[in-house]
Order: sequence, then C-alpha cells, then structure tokens
Amino acid sequence: MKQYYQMTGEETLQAVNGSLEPLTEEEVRAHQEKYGPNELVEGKKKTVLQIFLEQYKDFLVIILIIAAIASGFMGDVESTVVILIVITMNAILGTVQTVKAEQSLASLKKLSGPEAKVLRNGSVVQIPSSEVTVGDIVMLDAGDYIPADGRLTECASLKVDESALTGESLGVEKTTDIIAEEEVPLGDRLNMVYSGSFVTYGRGAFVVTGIGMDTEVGKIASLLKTTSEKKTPLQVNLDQFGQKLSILILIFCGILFGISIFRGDNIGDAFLFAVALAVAAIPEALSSIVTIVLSFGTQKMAKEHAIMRKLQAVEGLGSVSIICSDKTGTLTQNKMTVEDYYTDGRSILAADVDVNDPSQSRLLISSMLCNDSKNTDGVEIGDPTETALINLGSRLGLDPEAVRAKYPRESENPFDSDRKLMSTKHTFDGIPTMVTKGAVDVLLTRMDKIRIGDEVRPMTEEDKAAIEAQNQKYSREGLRVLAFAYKEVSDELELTVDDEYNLTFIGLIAMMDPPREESKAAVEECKKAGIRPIMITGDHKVTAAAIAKRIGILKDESEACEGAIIDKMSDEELRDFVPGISVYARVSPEHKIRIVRAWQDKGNIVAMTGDGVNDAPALKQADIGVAMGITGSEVSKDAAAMVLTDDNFATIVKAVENGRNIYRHIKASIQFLLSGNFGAILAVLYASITALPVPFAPVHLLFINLLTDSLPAIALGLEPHSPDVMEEKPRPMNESILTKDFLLKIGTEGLSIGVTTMIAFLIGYQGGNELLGSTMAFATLCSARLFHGFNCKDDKPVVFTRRVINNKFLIGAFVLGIALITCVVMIPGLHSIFKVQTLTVAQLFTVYGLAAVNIPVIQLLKAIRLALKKRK
Ligand SMILES: Nc1ncnc2c1ncn2[C@@H]1O[C@H](COP(=O)(O)OP(=O)(O)OP(=O)(O)O)[C@@H](O)[C@H]1O
Ligand SMILES: [Ca+2]
Repeated sequence: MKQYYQMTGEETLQAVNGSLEPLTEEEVRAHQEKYGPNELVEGKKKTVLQIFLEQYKDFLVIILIIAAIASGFMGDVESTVVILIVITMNAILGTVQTVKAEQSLASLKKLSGPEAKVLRNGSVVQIPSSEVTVGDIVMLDAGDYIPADGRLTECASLKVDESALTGESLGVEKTTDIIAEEEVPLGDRLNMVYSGSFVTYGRGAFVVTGIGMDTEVGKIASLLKTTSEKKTPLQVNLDQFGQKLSILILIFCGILFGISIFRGDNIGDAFLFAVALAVAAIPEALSSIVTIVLSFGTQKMAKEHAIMRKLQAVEGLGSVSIICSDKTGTLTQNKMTVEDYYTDGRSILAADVDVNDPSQSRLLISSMLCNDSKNTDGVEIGDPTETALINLGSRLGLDPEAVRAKYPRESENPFDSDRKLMSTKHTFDGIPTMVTKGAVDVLLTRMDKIRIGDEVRPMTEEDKAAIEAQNQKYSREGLRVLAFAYKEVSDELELTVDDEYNLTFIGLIAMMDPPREESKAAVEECKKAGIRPIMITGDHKVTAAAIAKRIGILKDESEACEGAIIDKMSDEELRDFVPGISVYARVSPEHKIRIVRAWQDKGNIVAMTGDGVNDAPALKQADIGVAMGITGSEVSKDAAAMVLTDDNFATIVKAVENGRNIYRHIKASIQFLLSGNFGAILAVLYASITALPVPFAPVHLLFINLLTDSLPAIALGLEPHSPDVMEEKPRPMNESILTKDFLLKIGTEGLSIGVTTMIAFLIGYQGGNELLGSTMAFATLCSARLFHGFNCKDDKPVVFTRRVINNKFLIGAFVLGIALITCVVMIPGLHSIFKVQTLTVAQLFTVYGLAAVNIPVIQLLKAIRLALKKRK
C-alpha cells in the first residue's frame, strides 16, 4: 500500500474521507465513534473500592484492628465493635474526601487541556484536541501543538520541532511535496506532521490520518513513563515531620505500655490503649489535608480565571516577590484602534484618512494585505494589532476580503517577535511587490528609499530623523506604532527573510491600546504585598514607559531600558542592574530568561508571563510560569504552571492572594490537628507521671481523632479567603512550615487543652470514681478541640470579631461534634459501648465550660505573642 507521504494532500484526503470535502457534522460524529477519542490511554484509574481499602493501608491501623479483635475474644466485644465502626467511618470520610479531591483535580486538568484549530462547516473552530478525528483538516500556526498525525496540505515557511519523536532538536522545515521513495524514516517525511511535535515557525494545514494510540507517539506511549502526581514541597516537608513525630509517639506509647505492665495492668488492655493512642496521636493525615485543601483551593482559583497546571506551584505563589508581566493584553486591554496615519511627511487622524489620496490609500491597502486577521460579522480572529488595521479599512468603506481577493497573497514571511517584521507578496498593476510591516526602529535600518505621493526618492538623513521624531511623538502618548514599506520583486520570488532589505518607506500607523481598568489597582496591591511588578514587552521603549507610568509600574524614565542593553552584561552585572529597572522594552525571549535568572539569583521567587512559542524556556525557568489562555500559544501553556483564562495581570495578583490564603489555611488545619493531639498526650502523660488512672479508654481517643476532629480540620482548610494576607511580605521560599513560632503555638495551645482536660478528670475523679473522671475528661477533650477550631482561624485574635462566624463549615463541624459528644454522654444506651456514664446537668456544663475556657486563654496567648513580636 502507498504511504500517505507518497500521496498528494488531495489523495490523502480522498483516502481517509472518501471525498475532497472537509468532514461534515455527521461524518465527524461517525469518525469519532469509529476511531474513539484522540487521547493516549493513561494508566488505570483507581476505583472507589481501592481508595476505600487504601484507607486501611496504614500499618498502625492494622495493628489496632488486630488488637481490638484480640481484646474482643478476651471478652470486651463492645469495644471491638465500636473501634471497628469508628475506623470504618473514618475510612468512609477519607474515601469521600479523596474521591472529591480527585474529581476536582481531574476537572481542572480538563480545563487546561490542549486545543486545536480545525475546519468544520467551512470555518475554523477551536476544539479540545481530544475531539480531533481522522479526516479533520487542522490549521497550524507558530506555537501550536500538533494534535494528531497527518499529511500537510498547506505550508507557509512551516517549521516543526519534532524532538519529542526523533530527538532532532532543530526545527524541521516542512513541505507539501510528494516523497517518492519507500521506507522513509520518520524524521525525513517532510510532508507529514506528527502528534507530540509543535510548530516553531510559519503556518500550515494538514489532514489527519491517525489519532490517539494510532499515532507515532501512541505507538511508543507504552514505553513512556507515566508521570505520577508529584508531592508538593509542603507535603514532602510534612511527610518528613510526620515520620519523626511518629517515631517519638511510638517510643512514648511503648514506654507507657511498659509502665502499665509494671503497674500490673491487664496486658491486653494496656496494649490496646497504647496502640489506640498511637493511632490517634500520629497525624498521618497531614499530607492528605494538603491535597484536599489544594484541590478545593485550585477550583476556586479556576473560577477566578487562574488555572493551576502544577499543584506544587500553588504554595510557591505565596512566596512570589517579583512578577514580570507582558504589556500587550495583560496590562493593557489588547483592544487596539488606529488613531493616526503618517505619510507624505504629515500625520492624519484615522477618521480623516482619504481613500482617494494615493499615499494614504497605499498605506491602507498595505495594512490590510500584510495582515492575517479576520473580522467576520464582528467576530475578530487574529492579532488585535492586525484587526485594528482591517477594522479601519472597513470603517472607511473598504472590505478586507474584497481587497485580498483583488491582490491575492503569493508568498509570505510570517511575523515573529524576534524579527519584529512581517512581509507578504502581491501583484499591483502587474508589478510583483513585497509589502513589509513591523517595528519602526527595525524597519528604519532596512529602508533606503521613501515614497512621497507617487514619487520615489532615496531616503535622506532628514527623512529618517523626521520619521524617528514622529515615532517618538506617538510613543510618548502611549501609542503603538507600526511602519510600512515595500519593494518591487521578481515574479517568481518565494519570499525569505533575506529579502527584507532595501525597502521603500510608505508610512506609519499609530494605534491605541488603553491600559486595563484594573491594572493600576493590581499594581498598587502588589507593592503593598511586598511584590515588585515589572513590565517586559516587545513594544517600543517610549510607548511601554508611557503605559507603565500610567498604571504605576514606573516612576521615572530611568527605570526603563531596552532588552539589547543587557546583551553586553555578564550575569553578575545583570544582577546588580535588575533592581533599578521596572520596564524592559524590545525584549527577546532570551532576555526574559536572563532577567528571571538574575532575580532568582538574588533570592527571589519569580512569576513570569509569556505567550509566544519562544517563551516556553523562560516560563519553565520562572518559579511560576504564567501563560495566556486566550492569546497564548499551546506550547507556552504547556510550559506554564498557571494559565490565565482572561489574560489579565490583575488575575496573577489575585492568584497570589489565593495562594497565600491556601497556604495559611493548610497551616491552620495542621495547627488544629497537632495542638489537639498534643493536648491529649499531655493529659495521658500527666496521669501516668502522677500515677493516676489512665484518663481515657481507647475508643475515646479514636472517637475524637477519627471522627469529631476531622471535620473541623477540613473546615479550616476551606476558610473564606481574607484579603489581609496581602498586607504581609512574601513568605521566605525555603521557610519550613514548622517554624519555631509555629511549634511554640502548637505547644502552648496543646498545653491549654491538656490542662483543662485534666482539671475535668480530677473533678470527676474526686470521689475515686474512675468512670466519671474519664467520662468528663473525654467529653472535655472532645469539646475543647471543637472550640479550638475557632482559635485556629487566624494568627490574630479573631474570636471577638465578626469574622469568627464567617466559616459555615466550621460552625457545622462544631455543632455536629458537640451534638455527638453530648449524645454519647447523655444517652444511657450508648454508655457501655463508649465506656462513659451519664453526667448530671451541672457536670455537663462543667465540661462545656472548661472546654470553652480554651478560647479566652488561647486568644490571650495570641495577643501576647503578637505584642512580643511587635516589640522585636
Ligand atoms: N503582526 C505584526 N506584524 C508586524 N509587526 C508587528 C506585529 N505585531 C507586532 N509587531 C511589532 O513587533 C513588536 C514586538 O511585538 P510582540 O508581539 O513581540 O510584543 P508586544 O505584543 O508589542 O508586547 P508584549 O510583549 O508586551 O506582548 C511590536 O512592538 C511591533 O512593533
Ligand atoms: Ca506579545
């Protein structure tokens, strides 16, 4: 059989579609059914049952179950049953949380999945790559990922990076020509494109011949390692801490067990208690709390237009101290309108452009031809710089499609932001001509003639000075300026970038791109939060500085520079240079990487935006690479940690706020769990030192730790976000979550909980009634920890403010927990199961009272800690 590369594009289309027409709706559906989704099959997903069983995986829980069953055989069947029930309920709770977290992460993944442009019903539409099917015509632009394998049908300077498949790191130049040979290796099939590679330059289109596992990458996909979700730095940190803590707790429980035996207690009971204490006190849930809080937090962020592609980055957001942002579209609206024309040595308001004036009409027509944008009934497709140009034409009565039909494009050099130029070839009145547009400073070096009216003459120094002066004038007003030029060429010439010399000047077009309304406030917020905003743009320095001044990024012109100036600097020099600069203009992607690195070397966490295909390395180098969801290339999105669905600078700042909040909530949740556990251990320790009876039965500890404590812990993770996180400085990047301050807090708060618990025990035990003592201790410990949830909401005293009641989950967890513990001690039927006795109303209120004391005491501790901190 003939291979696709041995056929023409048409033959291929005929072969896969049975016709030369693009697929119809029905054919698309039929093909999707026949070939399945365009996806690489990933490793098997865990079932809910597997997740449930994993909850029991913990070694200690298994020991506990064995101990409980053993003690059941020795007579205490009720304890056994209750312990099993409590553990099962805990496992169900864990399963529900895990499944929910996984679902929300999966939906996040879907949101940030790759997209492709295909021809459907005669127009180009953007669809998820997974919906591309065999026979589709896919359109390619620089920066697009190739979503499937296929035969090229159209090719304009198309270059493709196929390194993922062939290892060849240089871009491969593609053609549509037939290849006659047989058995051509992958890398030499120049008329084919393959899934997994991406376009580095130019444009093209291809007909899809293979999707999903039938593609060349699909065939090697089974060889590729599936990357499992990496743990975040915080999780690694917590896992290590958890391990150390577990060892300490196990040693403690071992000693306790020894003491009990020494005292002559029942070995079985003592063992069960020691294991239960270990299970209860070891915080094995720490790293899963992080996952849960992150998954809910990222969902909130997605609603606020920031999609996190890497979970690890959420923590990093809180440490960001530098945000490097694009100008066009991110700080500005990217809604351009033409303000001014400059030709024949004078400037003309856009509204006054005269289509009958030879120079003005030449400029207008050139601007519509050397242009890839479209405006179909108000729907703009393409670069706003270019839509602005055709919109002006339409307003002046020239239909862009009619103009393009009259002077069809014969050849082209696509725009790229390194060259800052674009050229197309057309025939005007029988004369083949190349039209070039681009940055004024670049074009000025390429022009040697000027056209005034219908006359062409050599360009003088005065002409150049006049053009440059006009450019400065526009730029100072914050306008974006493009220059236009042309050159007569030979009929058969296929354009290359080497042709863009010896041009004839036609004129300038100045466009307005107003700053976004929210940019100024966001810049201010950054500064308040200890974050330095920096503008990095491809645009002209004067334009960039004018806009930067308007939104508060720049105070003085001296803080603006051109990217080229850093070419001459060594890395050390650059490090000393960057603090003085707030605006980098005419920047190339290589400059971006160096600027990021310089700031990182100075100990900063850097967020950097990027949209182009060449920005991917800078996005990867930055701690938080930020891609543009609307205008960004697929390659840049793939390299980024975060994608903005509204391309807005203010969204980055909002994401930082969310990141800081999420981190704070994780910390609160951990503080809650650890201080409560510590309180319980202190109570047990006190009893064993003073030779009092053990204050709790095993089921008490399990009840608290596995049931009533888990809900407030999650609720604290879902605390409403507070804007005051933006009043703090960025968190130092390698600061461990377990700072001395944090451990001190856990220690003192645990002490307060432990003391109140033991007071309750002693009150109940007064008359030697062990059961009453342990009932009161159990009920107090349980309630105290529920109250303590409110203490953990904030570092500052919040309890006497309205914020105390703003978390409905926490209130719900509190009410439910108090109701449960009250039922346990007040319903006689539950007593033998839970090893408690009925409390009198007075005793019950003693319990509540002692538990509640933890609020004023701990709030006072906070106030003292804050005061001490201030004095320092
Ligand atoms: N479509 C185009 N055709 C020709 N020249 C262009 C085109 N778009 C931009 N330019 C020129 O190239 C320069 C760089 O453009 P580029 O897209 O890299 O950055 P930008 O959009 O101006 O700024 P930012 O980097 O902030 O998004 C522009 O200042 C302009 O002079
Ligand atoms: Ca840009």
